[in-house]
Amino acid sequence: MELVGKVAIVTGAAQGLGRAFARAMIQRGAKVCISDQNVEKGNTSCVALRKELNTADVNFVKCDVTQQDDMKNMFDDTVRRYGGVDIVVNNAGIMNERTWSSCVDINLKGVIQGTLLALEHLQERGGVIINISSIAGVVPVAGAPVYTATKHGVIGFTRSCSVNPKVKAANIRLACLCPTFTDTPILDMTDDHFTSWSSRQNLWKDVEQLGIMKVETVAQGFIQLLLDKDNNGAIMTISPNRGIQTKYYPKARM
Ligand SMILES: NC(=O)c1ccc[n+]([C@@H]2O[C@H](COP(=O)([O-])OP(=O)(O)OC[C@H]3O[C@@H](n4cnc5c(N)ncnc54)[C@H](O)[C@@H]3O)[C@@H](O)[C@H]2O)c1
Ligand SMILES: CCCCC[C@H](O)CC\C=C/C=C/C=C/[C@@H](O)[C@@H](O)CCCC(=O)O
Repeated sequence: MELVGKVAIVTGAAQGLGRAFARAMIQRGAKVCISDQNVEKGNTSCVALRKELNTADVNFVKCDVTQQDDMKNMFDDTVRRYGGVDIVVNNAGIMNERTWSSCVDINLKGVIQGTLLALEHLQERGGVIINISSIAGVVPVAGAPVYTATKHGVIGFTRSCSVNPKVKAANIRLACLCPTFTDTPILDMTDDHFTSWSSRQNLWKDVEQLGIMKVETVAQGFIQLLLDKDNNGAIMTISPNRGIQTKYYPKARM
């Protein structure tokens, strides 16, 4: 897939991985809507990206992924501004075992809602949906069971959509990105983010064992996943130990 002139939406892109994904796509010629619930950080990042990359092809739209009206508006605004949508990156996510219900609302329900709207918008012209899971989407994590459940859910949902014949016929591709720990503000956890059935200390043991990657490393894998036109249903893991790996798990017969 060539990115020049393509139109992308990234949720949760005011900072961290979402902003890095947006930046990598703009650098390759895409027009990008960055959205986030945090208006101040979103606007600041948008101005910074315009300046750094010397482009007008990035804009910010306020969108809380738990709010259906915000999500619809994000798509409608992008269509009005750029004429359509080609790429949707459902990236917004949090780690909070204490407020676990909002963790499910944002990490899983937000991705489902974003994907369903994306499928509607892409069904005439085709396109790509990348859903951001985590290595916690493929391994059990004692320190963060709710976060882990949401990331497993993202993979199950994305792979199920990818084997739908209607999706294939519409020339839509779906894939998941599963990084290990990466240097973003999500790692600034305190004990308040945990319960007696989860543990910052346990999670931090995993961090110490695996190390912390740079956002640029993950953005490199993201671009690889986006450009590979034959990877519908793929799960890409990225870790310091094993680097970038694309995996295909067994498919159901349809
Ligand atoms: N950093 C890591 O170690 C790591 C590893 C694997 C996967 N991930 C996943 O990558 C994604 C991005 O995480 P990050 O590390 O950049 O985190 P981050 O905290 O730096 O950024 C997350 C962004 O999501 C936004 N957000 C939170 N709730 C939202 C909502 N309701 N609606 C819209 N936006 C919302 C935040 O404002 C923030 O800008 C998440 O899904 C996360 O689970 C992160
Ligand atoms: C506060 C953290 C929020 C972000 C967390 C990220 O999503 C990172 C993933 C979380 C947990 C990771 C668990 C690691 C488990 C390891 O024991 C190991 O099994 C993983 C091996 C991966 C590899 O080497 O490829």
